[in-house]
Parts: sequence; structure tokens; C-alpha cells
Amino acid sequence: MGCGQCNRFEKSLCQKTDTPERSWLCPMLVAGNITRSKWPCCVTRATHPVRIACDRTGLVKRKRTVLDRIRRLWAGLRDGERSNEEIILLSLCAISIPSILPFGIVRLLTASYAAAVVDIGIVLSMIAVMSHVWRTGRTRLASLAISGIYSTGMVVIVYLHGISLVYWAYPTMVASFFTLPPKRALTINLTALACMVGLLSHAHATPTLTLATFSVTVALINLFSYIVFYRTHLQVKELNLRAERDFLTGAGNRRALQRTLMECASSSAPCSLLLLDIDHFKRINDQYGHSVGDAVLVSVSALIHARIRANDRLFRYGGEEFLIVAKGTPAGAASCLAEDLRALVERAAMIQQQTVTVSIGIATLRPGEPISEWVARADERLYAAKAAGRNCIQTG
Ligand SMILES: Nc1nc2c(ncn2[C@@H]2O[C@H](COP(=O)(O)OP(=O)(O)OP(=O)(O)O)[C@@H](O)[C@H]2O)c(=O)[nH]1
Repeated sequence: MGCGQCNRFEKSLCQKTDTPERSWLCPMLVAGNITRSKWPCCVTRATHPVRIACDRTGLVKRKRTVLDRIRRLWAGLRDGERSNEEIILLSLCAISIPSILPFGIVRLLTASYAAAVVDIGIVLSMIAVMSHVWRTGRTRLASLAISGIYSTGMVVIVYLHGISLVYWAYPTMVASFFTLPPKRALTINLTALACMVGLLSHAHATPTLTLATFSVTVALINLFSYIVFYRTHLQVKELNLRAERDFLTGAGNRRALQRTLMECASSSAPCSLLLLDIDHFKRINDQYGHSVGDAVLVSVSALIHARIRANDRLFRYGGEEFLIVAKGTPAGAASCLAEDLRALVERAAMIQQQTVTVSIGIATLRPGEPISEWVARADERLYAAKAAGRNCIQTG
């Protein structure tokens, strides 16, 4: 592993710094032998106006080669710096450039200028999309653009050359499913198919049987792709849902909580946290066993779920702690909800001859308050409720 900035120095020879963006610096730099502004390669990853690399003996002035760039690119992809969507888009563009460019050149040489313009236009568009995704990391518009460029290019090529070049339709249409949601890809592909069939029958007088064969095979390719990608889409959705759920109670987990808290903090609506802890839960476990303890956790979670509104969210915050994010709920309404929940749990007969109770700490988000402070206030209120004798609520 090399220097965190230039990726070429042995880490053992580099010194660790306390800032995250300069976690490793070359010794020459640290020793003050050079100024940071003079050697930007060692200072920042973002800009490299001067191409410098470090080695064991010191600093060697060297231009970054294409191979270096490929290595760096590969390291970026491998280390998870880029999202899956970015990788798919970049790969699609990277594959289509060498696949289409030779045809463009041949057509240029054989004086098929119109087709050459289409091919080279697609290649240039792919380069533009690639550089946009690479620089910004934004994929939404780029996905639509790629599909649009492919489809338009395909229709124009069919218009120019007729049935002899319809083979491009198959890979192009499958590629749309990689970049877009299945329904959108299907819609774009079927529209392109309709345009191509129209052009083939009117502008090129293609025989009906050939046209039918083309239409049916393209439709089947789209149907199969739709089924495969739709199934994958559902599976990914299901996996994401599971990754954010607590296995025992079905409440959201800490990962899901973070996202919800961020949504609340960015909204102008009032929002309250209710941090709920089962009283003397250790005793329940010790006296009745862990399976009964688990059943109590499930029952408490179900009781809360049945009481809160569809807009509110329930999370398992810790072992026997639950956190309710009550959206659009000011302090007064949050106290009423907390008192209702406390009474509900107290009344529920979860274990024979033993009442299960809960303590609840409440904190309503203050304007501009950081999330960590908001949660800490709810935690502090919960401790106050415990200190006040348990089976009660405390408002912040
Ligand atoms: N059955 C079960 N027990 C759990 C689970 N997660 C945590 N616990 C137990 O919950 C207990 C929490 O004990 P404490 O933190 O001492 O809290 P407490 O006994 O409820 O006491 P107070 O909160 O002060 O009222 C520990 O014994 C944990 O082992 C779980 O998923 N299932």
C-alpha cells in the first residue's frame, strides 16, 4: 500500500497525519523538504497539475502514464469508491466505444458518411457521458441518456441501412435493462421497435415474413430481459428491506434509524423521539429464560406498532430499548403518545403473575439541533425516568 496521496510510496516510509484527507504523506513532504503547493500530487488526490511520484530514494519527477491511470481507475473501482450504478454505466460506455468506433472508421473510409456520423456521434456521446459520470458520480440522467442515444442511433441506422443492420437492436435493447428500471427500459425498447418496424416496412419495403421474424425475436428478447431484471429488482428490494430490519422484532435497525433521523432533521415539521426501555428486563431473562425474554420483546414491539401512526417509525435501538420516531409530532402530543404506550404495556398480560413495565424518555427536535444531541437528550430523559422509579415518562 503506497502513500495515500500519490499511491506510489511504501506506507511504512510514510508518516500518518491526523487529517482524513492526508492520512499518509511522503517523508520528504513531512520533513518539510518541499512545500505542499509545489507538489500537489502528494497533497491532494483531486488535482494533479504537476505529475510527481515518490519512491524510496526521494522524489522522482515523472509524468503519469496511461498504465498508471488504468491502475488508479481499477483501484478506485475495486475499493468501492464508486456505486454499482456508476460502474455499470462506465463499463457500458467503455465497452461500446471500441465496439462501435471501428465500424465508424470503416464507414468513413468507404464513404458511408451518414452511417459514419451516427457511429462516431454515439462514440462521442459515450465519452461525454462517461466523463460526466466519472466527474460527478451522478447516474440518473446519464442512464436515460445512454438508453436514448443507443435507441436513437439504432433507429437511424435501420433507417439508413434497412434490415441488414438490425442485429444491433439485440445488444442495444438488453443494455437498456442494465441502466434503467425494467418498466422504463421496456417502454423505450418497444417504442424503438415500433419505429424500426414502421421504417422497415415503409422506407425499405422489407418482406412481411422477415419483418415478423425481427419483431417476434426482438419482442422475446425484451420479454425475457424484463422477467430477469424485474426479478432481480424485486430481490434487491427485499434484501435492502431485510438489511434494515431487526430479525427478532421486525422493527427497524440502527442503520434504518440513521436514515430516518436525517430525513426528520432536514424537514421543517416537528418531530419527537420516544426512547423506551423495558424495566428490569434482566430479571425477566434470569427468572423465565431468554425465550420468554424474546417473546416479551416481540410483544412490546407489536404493541407499539399497533398504537403508533403509519407515519411514525419504530426501531430497536439496543437489547431491550426501542426508539419511536414520531414524525409531525410536537412535544405535547409526544407526551400523550408516550403515556399511552406506557399504560398499554403495563396493562398487557405478557407473563403470568408479572407485570412488564417500560420507562420512556422524550425529546422533541429543536431547530438546528444536531441529530446526536437530539438522541442524547432522549437518552438522558430515559435515564431520568429510570432514576424517578421506572414505569414513567420524562419529557426533555
Ligand atoms: N431475551 C433477550 N434478552 C436480551 C436481548 N438483548 C439484550 N437482552 C438482555 O437485556 C438485559 C438488559 O439488562 P440491563 O441493561 O441490566 O437492564 P434492565 O435489567 O432492564 O434494567 P433497567 O433498564 O435499569 O430497568 C440484559 O440481560 C441482556 O442480556 C434479546 O434480544 N433477547
